[in-house]
Amino acid sequence: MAETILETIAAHTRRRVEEDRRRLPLELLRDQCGQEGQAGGRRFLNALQGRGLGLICEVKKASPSKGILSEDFPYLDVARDYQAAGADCISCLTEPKWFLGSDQVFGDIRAAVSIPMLRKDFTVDEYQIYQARLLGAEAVLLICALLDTRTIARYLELCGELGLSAVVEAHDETELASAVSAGASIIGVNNRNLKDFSVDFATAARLRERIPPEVLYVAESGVTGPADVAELKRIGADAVLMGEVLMRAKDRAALLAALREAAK
Ligand SMILES: O=P(O)(O)OC[C@@H](O)[C@@H](O)c1c[nH]c2ccccc12
Repeated sequence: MAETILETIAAHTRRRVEEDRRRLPLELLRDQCGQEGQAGGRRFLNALQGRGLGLICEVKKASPSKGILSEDFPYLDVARDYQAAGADCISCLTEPKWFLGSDQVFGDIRAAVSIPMLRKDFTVDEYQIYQARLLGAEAVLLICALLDTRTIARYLELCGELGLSAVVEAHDETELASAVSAGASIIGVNNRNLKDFSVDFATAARLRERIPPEVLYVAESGVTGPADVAELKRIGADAVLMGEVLMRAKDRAALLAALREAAK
């Protein structure tokens, strides 16, 4: 069978991590993490709890499904607008080849805003969790389709040790069961199928009832405006993660205000 885009990105990411590791071995990266001050702990989770519907706004220049989303990519303005408009958290893509992200962009934004940040990358190695910690992230992404249950559990433990939250992403019943049994406290259901890019809110609705009440439920992808936010709230999401609609917006402030209103 043809390799899916997700597998292609994962394979490329493994090579990227190997290069990073050659430049900075894990032991040294670990030492550097050890010298960091107090980590975010539950800041990411706390920011999304008890808020009605939490808003996670994403900074991304491009995506494999849509190509370039923002030609000039004024990422610092974007991130500052998110914070000013009352976003609860920021997600920032760091994958360089398909999303045109970078650790540099992440770091610049980290220095410019105070709200919790998710380092959005394709986690295939614990090395990336230490990297996220060093970048000042409060959270990482763990995609179930790329990791078995034991690995997810192990990474969650490491996140706990480093003071990071993790959004564990599932797309169907099997992946969701894996996220739950690994002990995830934040589960994201991606409305976009990363295997063929199709978007369907029915996924978020269908999987809702299988998510334990104590787990924070994030509906991800495919939001086109306030009506979608209201719909995901009705479905029972605790937070939404959206990117493209914001990156393309002509009047970001106005759109964010409308989205915030719909999330109340
Ligand atoms: O731009 P959108 O459709 O609003 O989606 C944002 C976010 O959910 C999406 O970027 C995403 C969700 N899960 C991912 C995993 C990897 C890369 C990207 C993603």
